[in-house]
Amino acid sequence: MIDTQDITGLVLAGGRGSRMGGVDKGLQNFRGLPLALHTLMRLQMQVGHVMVNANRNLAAYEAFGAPVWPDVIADYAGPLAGFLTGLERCETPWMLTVPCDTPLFPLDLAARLAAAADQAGADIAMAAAPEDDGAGGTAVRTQPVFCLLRVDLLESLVAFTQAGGRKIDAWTAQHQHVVVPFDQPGDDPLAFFNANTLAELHSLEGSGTP
Ligand SMILES: Nc1nc2c(ncn2[C@@H]2O[C@H](COP(=O)(O)OP(=O)(O)OP(=O)(O)O)[C@@H](O)[C@H]2O)c(=O)[nH]1
Repeated sequence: MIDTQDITGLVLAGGRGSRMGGVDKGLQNFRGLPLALHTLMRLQMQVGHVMVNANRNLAAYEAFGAPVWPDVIADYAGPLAGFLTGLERCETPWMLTVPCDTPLFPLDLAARLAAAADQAGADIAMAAAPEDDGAGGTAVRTQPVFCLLRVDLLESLVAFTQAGGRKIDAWTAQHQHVVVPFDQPGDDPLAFFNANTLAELHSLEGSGTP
């Protein structure tokens, strides 16, 4: 049984934010708080420990009160660089990654991923959520940046990234993993809506979801 207190939550705030005009996304205002702090607080309620992965404005992130780690691979290598950085620093058996730009993510994310990993005996559990399929309908798609993973996968991720691997799905496919759909009655359809632009961030800010 995975105890959620044995999970360290990692807020991924290390991106370039190019679709937001190159600003540091995690420091943009969301409902009166920096977006990454809002995310950190939502994650902190669900797990035993938290930390932040950021590559700019480190002092501003440190003011949140959690450890802050910049990427151990140079040149904005993508979210997997954040995974690698977190795994190197994590002191619990499990780590849960959450991007800083999806502020309404489920309040039961950690519990549901942990239960599914337990049940499947998996080393990795990722969320999936309904998304616009581009043809007027919706399709449930994996959201690989919402990833619960065993910390002893570090060695595997070091090898994968040293060989030039950058795609989360290509790495998780090498391990026993389970995908957990968040499309049940009562699940918020906006929960996995991420803000890539400032306009998207403002529209999320006004949504009724707490
Ligand atoms: N550590 C780290 N995280 C990254 C990197 N690139 C993206 N991320 C994170 O991965 C998540 C998804 O990022 P994207 O939306 O694809 O990238 P972004 O940099 O935030 O925004 P764009 O530049 O507009 O694509 C976010 O939480 C980012 O902070 C990176 O190079 N290093």
